[in-house]
Amino acid sequence: MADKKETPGGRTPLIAGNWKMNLDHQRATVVVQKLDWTLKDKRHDHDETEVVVIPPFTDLRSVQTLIDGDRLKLQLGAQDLSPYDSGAYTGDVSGEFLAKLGCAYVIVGHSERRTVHQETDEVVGAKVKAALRHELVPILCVGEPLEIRKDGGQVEHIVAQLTAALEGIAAADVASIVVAYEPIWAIGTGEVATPDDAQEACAALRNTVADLYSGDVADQVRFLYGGSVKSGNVASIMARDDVDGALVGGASLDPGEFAAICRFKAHQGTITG
Ligand SMILES: O=C[C@H](O)COP(=O)(O)O
Repeated sequence: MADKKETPGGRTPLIAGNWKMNLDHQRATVVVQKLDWTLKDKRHDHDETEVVVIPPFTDLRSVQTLIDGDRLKLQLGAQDLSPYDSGAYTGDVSGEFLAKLGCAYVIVGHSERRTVHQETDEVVGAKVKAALRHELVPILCVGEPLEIRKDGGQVEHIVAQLTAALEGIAAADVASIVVAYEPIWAIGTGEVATPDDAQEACAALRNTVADLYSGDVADQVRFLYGGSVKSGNVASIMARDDVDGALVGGASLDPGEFAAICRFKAHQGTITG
């Protein structure tokens, strides 16, 4: 099996834990400490597989203090940001503020934002640009609902979402972004996509970037799979050529389980499919 670092873009695998609206700032520090201890105990190499924790906004300061104070190698991310940089936008949080809090990543266009908060492709595109303005790496989410999957329209749907979000973004910026394929029917349902489903989607998305941008940009972009990822299924999904990581929801709330997901390479010798 090819080491992901040997891919043409030299892409480092990325495992990101999106806590969604779970764990307050007091519980956050306990979970992050346990995660760090577990990874250290397993001698996890953060240069080999990057690990990102993405807590709610109100936890960021506490987690940042822990990461900085104890020099943890975990990366910090936020779950959303404002398309605007400052001003009269009640309830919004600026990319500048997130960068100052030590965030390296920010999720943009999660399906829960698109559906619950009616975020359009236009808003998602503006948020990608806002993230890039503040040197945050956007984790841009795309994914189809069940009815589109049943009709076989999943690739067309996610390619359209990606194309819309990348409009007006320069090649140099695109190379640094992360795209997460999250089929909506697999989120929080326990119904994980097959490795073939994940590969089909990530390959189609990479081909879309290759069509839009010349050179080796498409080889540099990292594509994640998200949707009911667990320690028992991550290795077979990560084994596919165009899948560079995972965006984990529910399973990231348990530091032992999330650490086991981050250690997917340890399971790859035992997978069959
Ligand atoms: O952002 C994470 C995804 O929505 C996946 O959530 P899940 O692992 O709970 O299915």
